[in-house]
Amino acid sequence: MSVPADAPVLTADAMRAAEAACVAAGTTLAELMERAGAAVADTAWRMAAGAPILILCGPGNNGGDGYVAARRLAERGAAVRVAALTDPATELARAARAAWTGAVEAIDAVPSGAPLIVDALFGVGLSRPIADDLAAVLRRLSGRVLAVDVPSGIDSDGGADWMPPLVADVTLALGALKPAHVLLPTARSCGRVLLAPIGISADRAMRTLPRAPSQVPGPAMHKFSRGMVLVFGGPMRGAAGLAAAAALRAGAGYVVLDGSESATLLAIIAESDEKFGERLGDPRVGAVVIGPGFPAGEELLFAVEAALDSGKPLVLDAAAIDAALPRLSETPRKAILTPHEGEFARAFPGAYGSKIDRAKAAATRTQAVVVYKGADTIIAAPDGRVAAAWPGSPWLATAGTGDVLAGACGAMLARGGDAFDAAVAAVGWHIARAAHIGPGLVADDLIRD
Ligand SMILES: NC(=O)C1=CN([C@@H]2O[C@H](COP(=O)(O)OP(=O)(O)OC[C@H]3O[C@@H](n4cnc5c(N)ncnc54)[C@H](OP(=O)(O)O)[C@@H]3O)[C@@H](O)[C@H]2O)[C@H](O)CC1
Ligand SMILES: [K+]
Repeated sequence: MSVPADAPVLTADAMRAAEAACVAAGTTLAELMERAGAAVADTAWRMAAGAPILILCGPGNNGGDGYVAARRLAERGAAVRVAALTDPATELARAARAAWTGAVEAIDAVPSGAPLIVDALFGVGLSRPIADDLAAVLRRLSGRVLAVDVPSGIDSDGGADWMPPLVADVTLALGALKPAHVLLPTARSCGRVLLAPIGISADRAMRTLPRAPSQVPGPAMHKFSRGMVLVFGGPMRGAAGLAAAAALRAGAGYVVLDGSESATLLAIIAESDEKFGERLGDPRVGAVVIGPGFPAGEELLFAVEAALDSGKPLVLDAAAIDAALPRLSETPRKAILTPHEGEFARAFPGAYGSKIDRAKAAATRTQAVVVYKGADTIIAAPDGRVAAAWPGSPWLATAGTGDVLAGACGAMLARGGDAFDAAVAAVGWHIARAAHIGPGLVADDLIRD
């Protein structure tokens, strides 16, 4: 399972708006469908490698893409069969089907599948789960599957958890990725997601993570200008120690761990917490990390209140998120919240819609960047920017990796610059490091060289 880096992600409505803008700029819908069909044909040609291809066409323009692909594949000499659910319901699809000169079989008469099945049944226009009888027919088919735009049967906006009867080996996203490609549970059914640019402009869209940038310090950098991070450690020393070490490993030049007598790395300055308030006033501190290893209680509330009063850029994790919530949006500040599923549900009860919708709502409410963690981590900024981190790294599903991410967010935030960019860089660093370590990863490995 994979998605292209730094690719646009559009909802169905945004897709239609982008399509309309493209048409207004002079490209016809027929041309868009021809480009889409050509991209499907090219991908199918490569996947089939000369073996027979079965194309399943639905009633809408997703089906239209399928008819265009069938015609182009036949023109190249591929062995193509087409099966349709019903007659085309759109003018574009009717024209595409009319241009296909081969036979069109009834889908429920298709016996067993083909080496390559092109799923052009439904795309972003699916309005309800696929009917059981059709689902049963599809489940009987065997062969590798290329899904056109999305695997048929899923809600492309990622709001409903309808699952597709045909799990795709490859999904060819047309014009932009869709939320369902980067959100669970549907992302697991998309296989390798490829993007077919068809002339749709998606500049203001949500995006998938960019490739992790290299962090080579500039020649004039010194330990403080690389960023000084203050980690306020709670009673659970290990978690705060992981966060402090991660801040160093992720590029901070100077890390102070308050509230601990010792630290995981000698380069970390371990201090007792008597002077936490004083250290918050140190102008060199570029970011404060609170939450790792810090259960709810008076001491945490005191630390969070002091940190909020200081106006310093903040990374808040776990119970520190709840402690800060009442005051977060009162004054604009750079802040990154890093809740996992349970912490998000506790902090933002009643949030609804897709994970992207909920992350955006939380960012708006708190006026902070929200890193809504999971295998399908979503990063949302108060100004509407969104980054999707799917598929992340499966090795991160282990204790302590959240503490490491909080520390990495501190490092990126302490460098100065935009809080959303800092969170994106931290999540990218975290995933790249985990992918490099791989099987057997424990959180301590993420902070070892
Ligand atoms: N956006 C672009 O730039 C381009 C998109 N292309 C392709 O077009 C599809 C979207 O096409 P659209 O016609 O809007 O929708 P679909 O093809 O997904 O299908 C909608 C039709 O299916 C019917 N429907 C919906 N749900 C079901 C269901 N569960 N069972 C049966 N039928 C269903 C629906 O009718 P209803 O009125 O019953 O809802 C429609 O008839 C996009 O995904 C791309 O593949 C262009 O080709 C290229 C540019
Ligand atoms: K499809």
